[in-house]
Amino acid sequence: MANSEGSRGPVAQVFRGTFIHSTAQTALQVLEDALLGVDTAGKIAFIGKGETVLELSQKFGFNPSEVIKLAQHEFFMPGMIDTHIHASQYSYAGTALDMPLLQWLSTYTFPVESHFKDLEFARKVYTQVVKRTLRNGTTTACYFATIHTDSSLLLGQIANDFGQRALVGKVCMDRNDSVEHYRETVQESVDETHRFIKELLNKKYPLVKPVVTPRFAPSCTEALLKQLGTIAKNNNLHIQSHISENLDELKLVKELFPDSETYTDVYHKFNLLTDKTIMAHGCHLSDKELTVFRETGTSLSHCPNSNISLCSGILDARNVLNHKVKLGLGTDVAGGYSSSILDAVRRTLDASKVLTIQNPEHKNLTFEEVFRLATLGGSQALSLDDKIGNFEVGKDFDALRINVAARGGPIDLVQCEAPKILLEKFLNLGDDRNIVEVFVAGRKVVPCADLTVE
Ligand SMILES: Nc1nc2[nH]cnc2c(=O)[nH]1
Ligand SMILES: [Zn+2]
Repeated sequence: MANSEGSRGPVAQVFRGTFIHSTAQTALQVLEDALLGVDTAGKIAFIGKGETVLELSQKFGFNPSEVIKLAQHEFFMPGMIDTHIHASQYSYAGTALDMPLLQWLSTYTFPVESHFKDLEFARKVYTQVVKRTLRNGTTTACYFATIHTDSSLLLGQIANDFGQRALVGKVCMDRNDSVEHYRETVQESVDETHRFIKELLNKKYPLVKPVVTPRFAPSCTEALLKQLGTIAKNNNLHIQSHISENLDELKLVKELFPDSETYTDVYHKFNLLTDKTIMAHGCHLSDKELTVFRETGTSLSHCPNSNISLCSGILDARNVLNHKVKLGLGTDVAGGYSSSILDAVRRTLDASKVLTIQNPEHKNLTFEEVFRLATLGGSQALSLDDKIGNFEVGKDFDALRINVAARGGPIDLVQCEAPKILLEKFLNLGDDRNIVEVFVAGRKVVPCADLTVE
């Protein structure tokens, strides 16, 4: 069990019960009858054994009678991390999955995204997506907005107001022949990216930060990619984009960037691959390209619902892990139809098992490994693992209180089960009815008075 050093402020909340999380060494660590204290800054002040409650209460100055005890069938797990989601595509999630990527973008995505010039439309959709993802247990989301700076800023404000941790990207694209009114000039894109970064940082939201967001290579000229690499470097910012999702896209990149040897080279050339870069998909990356990911510290967001829904490909997540590339899970709404990372967990397991069906030598991922991808892996992919991802003293308390036997919920238990079985059941069978409370940086954001999706 972790030790109890590192408290910063007075202890504000103490919980007693089962805590399940991942560490670098083990995909699944179960802490039974543990005591976890959260300080007034929302950080984990101590983790100890339940039986030492009196000792800990004296050391950390809390009243043992105020300890919140988890019921049977309950446990805490780290908040889930969505490393890739298009907030601006939420309105049509669950529809429009009848075309491959490039046609899907022109037919459905670009026309819808162009509506986000309208701030009232943006407010409605962005409020819905933030509320829904929090309800689904996404404590951190890495969002794509649209090319519109003011509505992208509004997404940041809404995430802040509802208490979600978020990286928010104003999308950059100066190339779009299919829907010509949905694109910028290089200068507009650069100027508006500067304005977006400045205005979002000026808000001083504690949990919401900007991310430099070239949509993907086919939507950007070399001139734009170059400037975005420089902006990210000068401001030490995160970068997000898409890579190697579908074979037609790969062909297009070869045509548009004939001087680059690979898709990865296009981004690498413009300093867009850093240890704060998150690239979505990567289904068709070569081992050589994965090595560049590893060397630059670039991470991958695995979005299996989207990859299957748009018939893009199947990422070999085992191979990515073998290359020691940081890997998290993403919903990729609305290419992926579900806004729940629990769904991403299940699709990840399915995709990995499909690879085993095709090749019995393939070693598919275990549910414990996928649990790690949804939590600690996501935090590493976003380079936020110094703050979140598991229950370590000094990290922020981003956590889900799970009741596997929640009344009216989807899971029937016949008998008392071990914590590992409870987690497995929740991951495979559970839904938001089992997520009885959600905490971000110690603040309870679910249930919340205003958390009914309109
Ligand atoms: N899935 C997906 N891939 C993309 N590549 C470029 N834009 C997008 C997008 O919006 N969704
Ligand atoms: Zn995407």
